Amino acid sequence: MNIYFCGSIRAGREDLPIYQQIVSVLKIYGKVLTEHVAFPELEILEDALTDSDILERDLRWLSEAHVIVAEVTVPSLGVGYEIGRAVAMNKPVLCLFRPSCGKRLSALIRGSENNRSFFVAEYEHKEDYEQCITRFMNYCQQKRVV
Ligand SMILES: O=c1[nH]c(=O)n([C@H]2C[C@H](O)[C@@H](COP(=O)(O)O)O2)cc1CO
Repeated sequence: MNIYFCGSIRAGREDLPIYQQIVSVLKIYGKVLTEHVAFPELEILEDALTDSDILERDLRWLSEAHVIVAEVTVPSLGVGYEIGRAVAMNKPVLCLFRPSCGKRLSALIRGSENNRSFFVAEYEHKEDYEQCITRFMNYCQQKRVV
């Protein structure tokens, strides 16, 4: 299974340790195409690419992905864009949100929930998102998305 993970980069890296943990959980289920999102030294790697190279590469990976998992607590234009493109490609999306951050999740993300192809899960602890990811992956396998 190809998994596209989204997390904030230019919008702020404060959740990087959580992205690292989520990616290690996702790797149990398949290949994470965007593992770089959880690399601490990411900016150095991506500096070798132009912004249009990054967009072209990421859209290629998005089209190769079977499922999308996005950590949406840090509001990021890039993550929102990726989610919108994934929906337009009819890919299943799981958004993970930490309510204790004190902000409200965008209505455009929360409002997309349909319990069929777009899921929003709230979490506080690692066990919470582990469970959500397991449920999402099992669901996608049952629906033969992958
Ligand atoms: O260098 C990059 N590499 C890259 O893959 N992205 C993609 C993956 C992330 O899920 C998302 C982050 O967007 P933003 O940088 O606007 O927070 O965009 C974004 C950037 C920088 O915008």
